[in-house]
Amino acid sequence: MQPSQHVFDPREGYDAAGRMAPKPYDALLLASFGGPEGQEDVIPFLRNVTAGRGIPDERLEEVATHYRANGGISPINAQNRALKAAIEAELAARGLALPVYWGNRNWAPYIQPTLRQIHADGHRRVLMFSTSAYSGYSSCRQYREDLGVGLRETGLEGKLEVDKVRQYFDHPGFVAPFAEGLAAGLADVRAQLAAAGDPEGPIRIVFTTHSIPTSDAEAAGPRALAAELETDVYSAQHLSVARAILARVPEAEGLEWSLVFQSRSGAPHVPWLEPDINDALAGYAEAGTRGAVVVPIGFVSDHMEVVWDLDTEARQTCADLGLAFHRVPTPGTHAAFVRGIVDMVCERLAGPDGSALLQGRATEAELGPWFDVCRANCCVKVMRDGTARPTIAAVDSEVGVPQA
Ligand SMILES: CC1=C(CCC(=O)O)c2cc3nc(cc4[nH]c(cc5[nH]c(cc1n2)c(C)c5CCC(=O)O)c(CCC(=O)O)c4C)C(CCC(=O)O)=C3C
Ligand SMILES: [Fe+2]
Repeated sequence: MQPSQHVFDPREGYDAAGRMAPKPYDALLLASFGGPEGQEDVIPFLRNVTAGRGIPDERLEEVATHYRANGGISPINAQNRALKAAIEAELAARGLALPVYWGNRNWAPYIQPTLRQIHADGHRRVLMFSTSAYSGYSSCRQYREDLGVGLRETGLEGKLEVDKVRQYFDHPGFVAPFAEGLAAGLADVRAQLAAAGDPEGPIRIVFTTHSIPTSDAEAAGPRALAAELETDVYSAQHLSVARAILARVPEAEGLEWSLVFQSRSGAPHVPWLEPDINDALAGYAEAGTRGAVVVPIGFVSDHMEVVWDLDTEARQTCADLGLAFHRVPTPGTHAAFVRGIVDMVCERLAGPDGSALLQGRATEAELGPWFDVCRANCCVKVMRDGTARPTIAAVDSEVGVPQA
């Protein structure tokens, strides 16, 4: 069941387990989604996000109101500035002189000018860390493609090497903050129920992530692994994280739990992963649940999909259903997460003797540790115009064309 059992055809630069040889990287790129920073940014940002992907106008208008209600500002950029500063501090504390750059897929600072800056500053070997922990088109391949396209469009292809840190859903630095939050959340919901005169009321743990089209879920990860699992790789990774979190929290023992999906968009006739969190909450209430601890395992920071879709909408759903509600924080700049990020950088960074600064690969969920390079067609999505985009960190990096 371990992904490493799905052997890579070894080529130069990586081994049969998909691990890249350590390299003397000279810059770290924090790659993220980006978000608007004022009312006038909202629509241009949404057009960037949805370019060519057929999100209905009504959905864009609806999503715009989430940003409008917050002054047109997404929390995500401030969170990435804070994460960048925290990573810099952790690198400095370990005596590592690795400059950190920040580039987004959908808003300034964009990836392409950041790549130009990295090159102009004299760096040649970049390791990318993205704020997206799982496999899938939106979570992994789209970042790899935006880097592939970015290198091509800036003319830096062949001049700047960009590799990526493995997907890290399974890393203890990602799991630990959720476990801490779940323990606190259970105590809070128990206290809310006690205050309402229902101290023994049943509590459900609701792990939530971003819904994606079922076709994206089915294309996530290596095909050989997908064929062995009872569900798609995207869902299986989330279920493995949920189990790893539960294993850390003794207070959760015996409680009911489930994985649900949120923030669906796209045309109504296209199937996306279900159940939606709000529908699921209604079902739990009907079956006798009195309180919900919502654990947003799909997300790295408390950005708009968390503060709107959970703290506003799901909270209201619970209020309407008479359920006590608690939303667990995302990793954000939790010290364990920041240390984990720098540990994963050190797994890849060659020291003076050529070996990695950190030996071994921490993992505490089934399916981990993930690969440094992806197979051809991993998480692939065929574009509406039939074109393929160049990628980085993959067996098909150089060609950029899906192989059969
Ligand atoms: C898996 C996944 C993650 C989690 C992994 C990760 O974190 O990367 C994620 C994160 C995020 N998604 C975000 C925002 C949006 N996602 C959209 C649309 C979509 N997301 C998708 C998937 C994901 N998205 C998909 C399959 C679509 C539709 C098709 C498309 O267009 O690709 C749209 C368009 C309007 C709408 O349909 O909602 C917006 C505005 C923000 C920024 C929040 C902020 O500003 O604070 C963040 C972090
Ligand atoms: Fe999204």
